[in-house]
Amino acid sequence: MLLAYTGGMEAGQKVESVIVATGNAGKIREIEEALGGLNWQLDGLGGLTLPEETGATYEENAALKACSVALATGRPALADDSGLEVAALNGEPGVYSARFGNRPSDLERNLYLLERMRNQPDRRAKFVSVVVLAYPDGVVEEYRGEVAGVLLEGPRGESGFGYDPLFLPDGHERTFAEMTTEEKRALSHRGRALEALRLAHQSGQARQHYQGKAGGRLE
Ligand SMILES: O=c1[nH]cnc2c1ncn2[C@@H]1O[C@H](COP(=O)(O)OP(=O)(O)O)[C@@H](O)[C@H]1O
Ligand SMILES: [Mg+2]
Repeated sequence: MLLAYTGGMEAGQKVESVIVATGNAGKIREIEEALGGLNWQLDGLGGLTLPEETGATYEENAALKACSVALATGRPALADDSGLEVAALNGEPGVYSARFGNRPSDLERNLYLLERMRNQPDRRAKFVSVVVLAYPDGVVEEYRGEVAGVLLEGPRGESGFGYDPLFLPDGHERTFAEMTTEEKRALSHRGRALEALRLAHQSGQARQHYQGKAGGRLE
């Protein structure tokens, strides 16, 4: 996929309805709550399937998902690609977080992560989220958020999804799975990326943001 800025539809225009291009229920909930203030109508994927994540980066995968849905539906689409990067594992699982160790569920991936981290004193990790808003003409806006923390030696908490029960954000005493969605949103990688998107649109600065970042047209 080639991304190059060529102008086109203005970012920051009034977006009336946006398709949330994810099948991950945890992400949908967080996106709906984070963008509530924008007055956008957020719709689900319906029967659409997402493309395979063949990109090497979060940016590429988020753009793949958002652009394919925007092109298929003729409506703006928003996608998140995210992952957990563990220092002692040289940044694994990273972009492969959703299929870490080929384990099929959050629970099994968490157990696998704990196993890989057994007797490992360096527990540092970070979450990364890249959110892409793609318009049907191929223009995209991109927002990135990160949060640093440490991995526990066992799960704590019931809320959230994915690796939340193992992740303790720096400066806090509860895992993401022990926080309310509001608390998590204020700190989290996805919360930060979505807040940047929300502010850019609320203030009408989306176009400037877009021009300074990796926006572009799908060729
Ligand atoms: O906020 C989070 N909390 C816990 N785990 C997360 C979070 N964000 C991403 N992850 C992990 O990274 C994976 C990211 O997967 P990806 O963005 O490719 O696709 P998905 O939407 O199909 O899950 C998630 O499945 C989850 O395991
Ligand atoms: Mg992915």
